[in-house]
Amino acid sequence: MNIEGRELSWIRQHERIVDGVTLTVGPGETLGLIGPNGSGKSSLLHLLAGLRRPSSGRVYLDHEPIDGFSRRQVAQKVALVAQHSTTDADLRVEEVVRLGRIPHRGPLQGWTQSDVEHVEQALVQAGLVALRHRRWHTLSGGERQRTQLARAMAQQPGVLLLDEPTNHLDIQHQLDLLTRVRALATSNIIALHDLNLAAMFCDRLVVLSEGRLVAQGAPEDVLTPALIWRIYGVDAAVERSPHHGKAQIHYLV
Ligand SMILES: Nc1ncnc2c1ncn2[C@@H]1O[C@H](COP(=O)(O)OP(=O)(O)OP(=O)(O)O)[C@@H](O)[C@H]1O
Repeated sequence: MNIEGRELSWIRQHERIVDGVTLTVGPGETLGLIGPNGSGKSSLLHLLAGLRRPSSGRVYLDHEPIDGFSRRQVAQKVALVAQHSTTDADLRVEEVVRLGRIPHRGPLQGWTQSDVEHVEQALVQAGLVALRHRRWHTLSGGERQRTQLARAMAQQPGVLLLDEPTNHLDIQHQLDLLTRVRALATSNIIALHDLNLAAMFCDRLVVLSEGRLVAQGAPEDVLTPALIWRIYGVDAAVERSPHHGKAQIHYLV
């Protein structure tokens, strides 16, 4: 599924938090959203997920305006794993993952074989089979993060939006999660702070600064020392890694 944001703006208290952003992502593609704290990444993801209404501009799913779909239809197509996703009830891991099936079930429809299979697959994909009976409040930060990812995968979306999904994860799980996401056939947009991970796992990057899109393109074209200085005020050297061939950033402090 293709997702497109066209000239998206979101104004709060007279401030343009997202300012005229246009972007598009196609199936199997992974777009990295980078930018300093407060540059509008989460706000943009919420607009793209249809959870906030843009002040101007529009979101399109497969070229159809998102406002033409019901909430349920949008939830069948787009999954967002927000930065501080949580759950109120003290559910078990597999119960949280089952919540991902809600958009696909009618009000009177029972639990189908297809629902069971998608939940099982999501538990396996997120490496949570051994934790399936654990209660939410007993999970570590990283285990909660993976549970939320599994919930989103069980939702079988065409578009997967992830807000800093590698927070709380150890390095093995960071690499594992991004490898799994990249392998999906979904259109993926991932807000990331780690520029080296962004370079390794994203096909394209979009850079936000003060709500505006200030650069976009292939990681090796976007992640230049000049851009890193301009956006973050940090001195950096960038080279192509002799090991994996992607851009690698060295911070010079
Ligand atoms: N509901 C709101 N009302 C007013 N201001 C808001 C609201 N939501 C976000 N903001 C402000 O908008 C700006 C962008 O926030 P946002 O969370 O989108 O940035 P971000 O790039 O995801 O930041 P971070 O990297 O710190 O997670 C911030 O200054 C934030 O305080």
